[in-house]
Amino acid sequence: MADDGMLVNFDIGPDAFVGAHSAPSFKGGKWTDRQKAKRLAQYHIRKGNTAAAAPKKGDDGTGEFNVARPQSQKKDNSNSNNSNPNHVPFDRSLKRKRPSESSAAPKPNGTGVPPPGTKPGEFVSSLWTQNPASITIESAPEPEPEAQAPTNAPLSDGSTTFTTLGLSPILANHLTTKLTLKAPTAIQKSAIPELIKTDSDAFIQAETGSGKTLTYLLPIVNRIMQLTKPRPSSDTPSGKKETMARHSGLYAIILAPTRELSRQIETVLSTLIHAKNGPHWIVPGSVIGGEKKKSEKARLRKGLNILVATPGRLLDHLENTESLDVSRVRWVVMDEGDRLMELGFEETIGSILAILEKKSKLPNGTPERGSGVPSGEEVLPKRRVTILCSATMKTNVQRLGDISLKDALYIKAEKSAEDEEADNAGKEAGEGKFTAPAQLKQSYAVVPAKQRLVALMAVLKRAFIRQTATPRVMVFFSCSDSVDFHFEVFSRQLSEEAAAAAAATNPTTAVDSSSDSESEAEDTTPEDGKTSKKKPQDKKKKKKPALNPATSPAPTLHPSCVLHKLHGSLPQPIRTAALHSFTTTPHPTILFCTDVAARGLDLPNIDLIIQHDPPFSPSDHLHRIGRTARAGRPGRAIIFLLPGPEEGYVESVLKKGVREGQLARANVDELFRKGFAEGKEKKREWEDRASEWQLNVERWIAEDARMKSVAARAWGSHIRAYATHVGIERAVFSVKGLHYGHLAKSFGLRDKPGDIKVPGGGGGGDGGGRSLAVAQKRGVEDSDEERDERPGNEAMRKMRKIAQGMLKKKGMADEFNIG
Ligand SMILES: Nc1ncnc2c1ncn2[C@@H]1O[C@H](COP(=O)(O)OP(=O)(O)OP(=O)(O)O)[C@@H](O)[C@H]1O
Repeated sequence: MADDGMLVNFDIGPDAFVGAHSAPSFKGGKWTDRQKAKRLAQYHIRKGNTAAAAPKKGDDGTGEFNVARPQSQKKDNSNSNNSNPNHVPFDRSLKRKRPSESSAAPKPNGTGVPPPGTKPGEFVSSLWTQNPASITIESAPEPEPEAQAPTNAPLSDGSTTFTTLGLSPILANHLTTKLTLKAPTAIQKSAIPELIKTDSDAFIQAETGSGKTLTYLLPIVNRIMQLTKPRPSSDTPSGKKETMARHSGLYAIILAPTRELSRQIETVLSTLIHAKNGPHWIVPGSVIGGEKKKSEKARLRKGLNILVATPGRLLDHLENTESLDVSRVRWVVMDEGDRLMELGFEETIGSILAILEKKSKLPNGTPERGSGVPSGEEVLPKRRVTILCSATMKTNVQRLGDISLKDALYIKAEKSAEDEEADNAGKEAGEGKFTAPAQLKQSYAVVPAKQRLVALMAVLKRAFIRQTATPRVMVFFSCSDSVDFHFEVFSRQLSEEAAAAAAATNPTTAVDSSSDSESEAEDTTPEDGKTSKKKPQDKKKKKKPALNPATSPAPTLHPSCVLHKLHGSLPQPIRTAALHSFTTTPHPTILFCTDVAARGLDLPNIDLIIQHDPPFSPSDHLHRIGRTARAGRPGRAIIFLLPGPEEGYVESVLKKGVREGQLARANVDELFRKGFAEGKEKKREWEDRASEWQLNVERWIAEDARMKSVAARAWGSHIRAYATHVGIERAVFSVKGLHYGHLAKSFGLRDKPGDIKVPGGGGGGDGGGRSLAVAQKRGVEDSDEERDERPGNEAMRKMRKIAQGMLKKKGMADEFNIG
């Protein structure tokens, strides 16, 4: 892999080229490269060509020695008055210059022009040169994607109401008045009447953001709330007449793949139950891990009527908690079916269903007295109904359907002919039918590896310029280390902006931006997954020379932007707090996250989704972008692709399942111009501004050992995560095609941190550990504790411990830390 001027850090000792017939000694870098360089030097010494023995830029094709060797110095060497023809006087110019030693600005990458803002002696790879060209033709700037009629919005025909679907007036009234939902969505129209009327299993498939949660919850609540008759004493364990209450029975279990989604479902459920004159006696609850099992057991003992659970935790309680009585369960719902399967819950779900079957007291026909089914429950399904929900119809969902559904109804939203066509196109994407909501405007940008960080800054900045209300942006990364890195970079950016703004408003009492403790700026507190404002009493103003806003990083995001992060390696309380803050803050806000936030989360009013790293499957893509454009609202999504094979993703996935005009290629020049230009600039001054911003980040990282390790770790994890693209996608996302040096720049590193062991990849990959990588990748939703909680995960737990130990010994990241 060419290195394009990215230094490999050969430390050429002062006596490297001194002494006849002795090969120079090389330190650092790869052993093979050192040997190669040594052999070459020996060859030249044998030939008496000592000048050539001295490594210089581009020597031996590795390009590792990026030593700017001014002509004048070469001349001096040749004019040396030392009579020994083999003597090469030590010349420090041969050594990689230190900033203090150099007087002339460097000439990066043969362009002759150092990036603007480069300090004398700084060796910096330019953002704008040596980038691979796009392999697809960039046509004239494409128009922005067209606005299309929403496909997941509430129906506007006027004839369909919640009451006409068969829901009770109490619920219907609550939905329209309290929850301000004007009308049902298309999937609600199709599914709710069926689920109220029949006792059939059902597979519900509908676009992201189309209201699937209410689609299955409303019929369940509607039917349970009809159980209003007090139970006669003959039917109660106590032998006394009882009104319906939490201990009357567990009627429904809802399974969801993540804790966040489970909590969300429980919240929606609570809002329904608390309808005016509603079924307040119904008690919902959850068992999702992340808290002591003891408290969950206590809750189960008290009694719940509807239980939301993650599969592993539920199975655990089914096997170990005696007070959990599932004999009357009428509904089992599996939300986000495809994700449940991707996370390897097939076996767990199979065991859950088997236990439910075994413990069920439901007769196969009409409930009769003495059968264990209390009278008055005739309004409930006569058999256990299983409902499977998914936005996609992948093979694994079909498999889950096979093991869990019997004679199921396949329910989907009625669609126009055009939308049906788009759905069928989605099928070709190799993952079963899927389409994104039509009103979601999608674009892709072909961004070279070196420019990825500045491109993110440009897109974020633009997002805040365009919006009038409170913009909410989600940025998806492939791994948690990358989330952590970008969170640090942009937190610092916001701190600096706030400090510069403070300085501008009150230049005499400028705030020291270098000291977190004394800053009144937005302060990064990664512990709670978000930036936070210091309280006024924390303020300690220092008299400092005024900061000059002009010298602060040129682009600004937004003065009051709040940054959040979310990934599976964060403790649960932090995950919950970050999500809560992200969804409730009145300020413009950004969430840096992994795929842990991709599924099912209903985060209100997301304006823009940025896929900084490509998704790991077409359905991941669909779910990520599906966090915006929900329930008929508008939304935009952009994905960054590297020039080269990655551009193949446009045809193979992005163009599938989109309507005409819904996807456009973003003009990268325009993207940078809009992000970095100030006013109307005739020259490409925005390039200089972008370079300066990048340099500012690079310098900070170079000078801060902690940040350097955060960046290096993120770089390594990013590459390892990239290597987990599977099957058909590997042609498009081949780790062998990655330029590690260029990627290092996008993590603010001037040199690639070293070799990296990447399964199946270049750069010294040993081919080992792929299965672990894939397993860990596929466990993105869960933290380690969650994964370990799953029964049957002993093998995985052991494997992870062994791998962690090995990696620790090698001084590598303790795992790919994806999630
Ligand atoms: N009839 C309706 N009218 C307006 N908004 C609705 C309606 N039904 C549901 N919603 C809202 O739509 C949003 C998305 O709902 P929900 O989370 O159930 O979607 P989903 O189909 O499950 O999406 P995903 O596949 O991404 O999980 C929620 O904010 C919900 O309150």
